[in-house]
Amino acid sequence: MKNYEIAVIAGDGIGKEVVPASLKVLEAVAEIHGGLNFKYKEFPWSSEYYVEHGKMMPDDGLDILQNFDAIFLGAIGNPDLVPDHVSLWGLLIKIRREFEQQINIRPAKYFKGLRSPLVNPNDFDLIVVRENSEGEYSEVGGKIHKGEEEIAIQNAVFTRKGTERAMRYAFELAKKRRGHLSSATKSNGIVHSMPFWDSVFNEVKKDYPEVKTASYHIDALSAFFVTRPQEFDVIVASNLFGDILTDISGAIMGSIGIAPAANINLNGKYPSMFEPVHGSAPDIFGKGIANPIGQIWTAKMMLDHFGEQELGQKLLETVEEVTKDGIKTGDIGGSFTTVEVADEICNRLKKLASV
Ligand SMILES: NC(=O)C1=CN([C@@H]2O[C@H](COP(=O)(O)OP(=O)(O)OC[C@H]3O[C@@H](n4cnc5c(N)ncnc54)[C@H](O)[C@@H]3O)[C@@H](O)[C@H]2O)C=CC1
Ligand SMILES: CC(=O)C(=O)O
Ligand SMILES: [K+]
Ligand SMILES: [Mn+2]
Repeated sequence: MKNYEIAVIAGDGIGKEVVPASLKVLEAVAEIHGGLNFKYKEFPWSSEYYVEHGKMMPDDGLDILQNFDAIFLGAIGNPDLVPDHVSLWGLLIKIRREFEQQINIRPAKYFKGLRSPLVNPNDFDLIVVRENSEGEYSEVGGKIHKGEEEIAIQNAVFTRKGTERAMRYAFELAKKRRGHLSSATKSNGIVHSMPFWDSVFNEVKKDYPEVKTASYHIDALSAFFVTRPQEFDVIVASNLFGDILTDISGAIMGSIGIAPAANINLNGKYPSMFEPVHGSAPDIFGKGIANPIGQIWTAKMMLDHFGEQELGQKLLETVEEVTKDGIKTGDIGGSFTTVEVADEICNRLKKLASV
């Protein structure tokens, strides 16, 4: 029996709906495997926790999480209770940074049974490798003066190590896929960090002559994600550019509600964290209509991370079949609830187990 201990942080908003639904699916997956055992420990860390305790997680929160094999997270953010930069930096981004989860992988593909807003979705299949530890998301900067003289300064941080690490990961991934890597830049407008990004890309690519490369300014690239996504294989992007691109790649699949993400710790010192691309969606929270597929596909990425690729593939195929058969939530044109979709996926998985 292979045992995995998973820290579960549902977080805020629809995180509290899609996480429990997805845990049921993980249980069904363990059942069809037979030799897998997941042990979950749930943590109530969230904006509500902040209101009660004045912090997003206890002071020893990271020490507690460190011993788990993975972290399974829903979403963080309830701006009515806690400003977003406080809640995200106090939990989500804190874990990403302190646990050296330097890469955020976010796949998107034409998904069976989904109504992509594209006229010709043309079977696109891409992965964005987002630098996850630095870049535009930094605490370097500050505010001075008041009133009309008020100034806010925000510095982006691009280290050679961090930039090269993201790029090498993306090149290795491209080698295993269709051998094409695109870099997201903006060196025409951002005069220090982005020319640096380009020069590191040009250096690193010499080590990967078998990978075809291209570089696009982020504004044009965002448009190409909409007009011709089928031309992309792997895309490497800075923290902010990767964040924005992956809301687009979610949208062209049919809904951000199905888009998955994996925050990967590459050095094995800390657990990796699996969460959907989407946030806490306060506009639909409480209605039971959130799409659980992003969270379930994230569970598939966790299975891949544990070396259970075959099982992960079976899970994703089952999700696609259920979608194709019309058992889907409102955001993708169905009328089923979060729980109904997850239950149908569980039932089909259990049927697989019994044959
Ligand atoms: N990784 C995280 O935990 C993230 C947290 N956030 C936080 O989430 C809160 C809301 O942020 P927004 O900008 O509104 O982004 P969002 O991703 O929560 O929602 C954007 C839109 O997509 C819809 N949507 C998202 N997930 C869905 C799902 N599973 N099923 C159906 N529809 C879905 C929402 O209803 C909304 O209309 C904020 O507090 C924000 O800071 C935002 C993005 C990521
Ligand atoms: C914070 C956010 O939007 C993300 O990590 O995708
Ligand atoms: K999330
Ligand atoms: Mn985002």
